[in-house]
Amino acid sequence: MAASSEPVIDVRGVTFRYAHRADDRPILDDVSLTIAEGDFLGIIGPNGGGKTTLLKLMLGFLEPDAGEVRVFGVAPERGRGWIGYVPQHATIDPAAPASVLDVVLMGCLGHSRWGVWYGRSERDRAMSALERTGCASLAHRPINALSGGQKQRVLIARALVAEARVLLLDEPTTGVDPYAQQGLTELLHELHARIPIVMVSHDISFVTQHLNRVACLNGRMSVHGIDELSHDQIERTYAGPVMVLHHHEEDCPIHAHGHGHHDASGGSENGAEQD
Ligand SMILES: Nc1ncnc2c1ncn2[C@@H]1O[C@H](COP(=O)(O)OP(=O)(O)OP(=O)(O)O)[C@@H](O)[C@H]1O
Repeated sequence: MAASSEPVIDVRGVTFRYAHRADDRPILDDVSLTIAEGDFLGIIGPNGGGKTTLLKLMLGFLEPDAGEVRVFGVAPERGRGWIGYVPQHATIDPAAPASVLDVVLMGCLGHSRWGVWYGRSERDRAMSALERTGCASLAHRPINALSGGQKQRVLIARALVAEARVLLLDEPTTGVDPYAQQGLTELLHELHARIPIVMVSHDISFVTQHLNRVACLNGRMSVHGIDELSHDQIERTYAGPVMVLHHHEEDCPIHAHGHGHHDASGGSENGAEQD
């Protein structure tokens, strides 16, 4: 295991473009961000601002054109086993006959001594991840019988099961009803006591109330302590037609870079998707 003095995740001067896009502006332009132990960091910005792309670079699913990403001091391909990832719009095939426990066990793939077979220790770990997320009593229910909030907890358990040392969550509260969102908020708080969390979010009340740092990303990035952002300022950025951040405007890419406009619920795109 890497030395604990290493940053959890270090993104240094990363520039990234998707190949074959008509618009060859970088999606990420010289982006730097260091995640440390104890962090509960939100990544905010308009749609198409590059938030998911940044998470994929941290996971080593994409490679930077310039700059470097390190995960606990090593390349993301080697370090991604320490990352628990809950992707945006994670879906479970509605026809899948899987139980909740089966879904969590999938998080052991690549970590199990038995390849795709799970032994007693994997089952124990899966049950303990379900306990941590308050879902142990659901272990044998069909996954598709669960509510959106319960499914999201199960996906967090799946991210934790392989003994993750950092949690990356992409819009975890999207599509979850307000009551369940509150439960998820409490869960993330509890988890944060033991594991650093990086969370892409449009949930401004969550960002202002619970996170300790906020990274504003719109092609370029600036990082702010939560005390530097007033609720009014963030509301103006995301909630209304006047979407302005008042924190160090000259340093903030949401003002300076000119990628699109800024809207918590929709926002703009940098360009067309060309997968
Ligand atoms: N595989 C891909 N190929 C080409 N372009 C892509 C690909 N994936 C994303 N993009 C484009 O890159 C830009 C950034 O996308 P990304 O998903 O990182 O943004 P985001 O900030 O996460 O947006 P959202 O808030 O909508 O999830 C967008 O313009 C998107 O269309």
